[in-house]
Amino acid sequence: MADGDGLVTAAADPRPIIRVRGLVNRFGAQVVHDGLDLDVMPGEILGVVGGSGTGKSVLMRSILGLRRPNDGSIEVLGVDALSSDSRTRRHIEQNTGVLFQDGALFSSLTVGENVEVPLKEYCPDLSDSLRYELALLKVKLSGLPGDALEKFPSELSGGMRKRAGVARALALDPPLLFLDEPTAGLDPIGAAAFDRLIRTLQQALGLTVFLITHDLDTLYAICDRIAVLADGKVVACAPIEEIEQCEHPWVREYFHGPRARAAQDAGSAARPLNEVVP
Ligand SMILES: Nc1ncnc2c1ncn2[C@@H]1O[C@H](COP(=O)(O)OP(=O)(O)OP(=O)(O)O)[C@@H](O)[C@H]1O
Repeated sequence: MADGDGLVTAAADPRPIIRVRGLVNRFGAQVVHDGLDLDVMPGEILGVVGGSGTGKSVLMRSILGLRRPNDGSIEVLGVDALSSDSRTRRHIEQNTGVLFQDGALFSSLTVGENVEVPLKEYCPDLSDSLRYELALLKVKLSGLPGDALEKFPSELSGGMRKRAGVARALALDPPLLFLDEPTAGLDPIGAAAFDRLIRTLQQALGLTVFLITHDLDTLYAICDRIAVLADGKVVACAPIEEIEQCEHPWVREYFHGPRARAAQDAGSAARPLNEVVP
């Protein structure tokens, strides 16, 4: 987590919670990752950025074990994420929450039932009433009213669906949260509120967050470090103040355009608010 100077202070444990080395992903002749290295430190919000098609989602899918890379190693929470051992896979699945870009809620289930899905799978001994109470707690934690529990995804706004997705991602109290473009499709006010939710949850629950985004406001408002993907690799990984100084052409274009300047101003104004945990 960043302090007022943007230093990573919660990384007292120097062991990364995610460690990627020499990652190679290819689709036919297309090389998406070409020896990519990345460390995600405990307690940080790492923003992952890069041009379209640079492999941000493929990286996330590789880390989550949803895609087997062509080469390289990935450790998550101290275990080999590429292992096919079922206990290892279960350990990672139980300790990671994921919000996919479209929310990926089951449309035929209510919000509450959606949140209960991982609880049913991983905690089958929970009583119905306790499972219901836990689902209600997660829904409220995600900033939704309690009555959202009984609603179907189609009855919610886009922002509420994202919050329902967060509630489900947090169902098992995972220390590690993955978010794929969480503010895409939200209006600026909804996006800022969602940013605040993520920062508040991260601080209150001590989460580590891997956050793919194109949203400059999100990068400035809540990310402790930014990893930039380009040329098949992570070409820079540092707090945003250092990234702004990076000479890579894509970084220069992205972080020094007019939209970046607006986000920078908004970010420095919003930052003190985002440090507050209600
Ligand atoms: N299953 C697949 N089969 C073939 N090509 C794929 C597959 N999945 C991803 N790709 C290709 O890999 C590249 C990286 O895709 P990825 O979705 O990771 O990009 P991204 O950085 O997340 O892009 P965006 O910012 O547009 O979401 C793209 O060129 C994509 O077409």
